[in-house]
Amino acid sequence: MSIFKSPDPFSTSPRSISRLTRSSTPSPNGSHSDLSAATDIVRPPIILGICAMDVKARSKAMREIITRLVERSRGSIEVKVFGDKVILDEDVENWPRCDVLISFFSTDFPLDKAIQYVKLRQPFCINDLPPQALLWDRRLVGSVLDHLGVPTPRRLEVSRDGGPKVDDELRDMMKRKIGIALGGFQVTPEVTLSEDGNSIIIDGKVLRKPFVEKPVSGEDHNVYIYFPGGHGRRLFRKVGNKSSEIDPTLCHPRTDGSYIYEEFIDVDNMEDIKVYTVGREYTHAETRKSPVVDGVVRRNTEGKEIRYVDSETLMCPITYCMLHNTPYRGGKDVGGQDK
Ligand SMILES: O=P(O)(O)O[C@H]1[C@@H](OP(=O)(O)O)[C@H](OP(=O)(O)O)[C@@H](OP(=O)(O)OP(=O)(O)O)[C@H](OP(=O)(O)O)[C@H]1OP(=O)(O)O
Ligand SMILES: Nc1ncnc2c1ncn2[C@@H]1O[C@H](COP(=O)(O)OP(=O)(O)OP(=O)(O)O)[C@@H](O)[C@H]1O
Repeated sequence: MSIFKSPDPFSTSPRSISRLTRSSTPSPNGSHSDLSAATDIVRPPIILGICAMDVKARSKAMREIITRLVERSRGSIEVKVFGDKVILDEDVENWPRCDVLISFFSTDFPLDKAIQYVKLRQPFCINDLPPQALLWDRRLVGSVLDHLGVPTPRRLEVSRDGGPKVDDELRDMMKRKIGIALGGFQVTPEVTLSEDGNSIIIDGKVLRKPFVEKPVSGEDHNVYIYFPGGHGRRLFRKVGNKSSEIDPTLCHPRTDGSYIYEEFIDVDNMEDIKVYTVGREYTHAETRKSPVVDGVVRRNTEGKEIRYVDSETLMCPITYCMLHNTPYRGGKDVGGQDK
């Protein structure tokens, strides 16, 4: 576990109170000094816990955030990064205590354990943990977006697994928070391809190519795009400088699992927008080339994929509407919204 502390924890901190006291002890020359001592009562710093996998918690971006927080708090915030070993190997009873918690899921992160920790210690949570489980199932994300009135491409679902699983606590929480009833059993629909091979028919509903086929698992990045005429593009988690490849034979949708089929949104300037954080007065998002364009990942000299942040990114229409809680009515095309 690493601990970030202010370089000078006793500097003029907003959490230390200076109090003037009247001395009751005579001074060496026999007189009483009126104001003889200024005593600092230093409150203990707020402990901010970072409970995320090391690849995120110790990333360059997170280090920037933590360093600034610690410097600007001038001793009033102390940061504890839990670290992979503690998170994975220790029982939550042995995890460090904190007043405020930043915790989020990424690959291999034990979300249930982190939820147990929050129940046990009840820190102030910057981001809610239980709803992060919704991101594991694209069907649940779609339902929440529909419920909130966020526009998404038209989609059809093929559930061969009985439908998304939501645990009772999360279901109740979402009902309370936004009034949505999540989950419910889904019968496996009948799926066929039209005679010309250019449309998928799901329970009588038709979706024409080009369409996008996404595994229901949000952690499965093998997204396929089917184009009219019998070819397609397979997307995958970046491997070196590749993020997708053309498949001249990709014609028939997969039948081995559960998938979402989405209308393919064709836009001129195919860019993805990845929104990292949304607050009431602040949002941070980055754009980069969509993997659909050619599957070639452009990297900078540090080896990171090239991305852009500009004022438009910070105030894209969808982000703007979500921030201001107004329905999206703009005409700007967005070639795929990340998460
Ligand atoms: O969703 P997130 O923020 O958790 O990050 C995802 C993924 O984002 P996505 O899901 O939107 O594609 C990141 O791709 P980017 O958004 O940076 O392009 C990828 O970074 P990456 O491959 O190193 O990226 P580059 O080297 O090309 O810059 C990262 O891998 P980690 O290295 O393990 O952090 C993934 O984390 P996980 O899913 O936990 O494995
Ligand atoms: N309906 C769509 N129309 C056009 N392009 C799309 C559509 N849906 C997704 N895409 C493209 O496919 C990419 C992958 O889709 P999506 O983000 O849903 O999958 P993912 O593997 O979970 O990606 P990530 O992990 O980056 O979120 C998107 O970044 C976008 O470029």
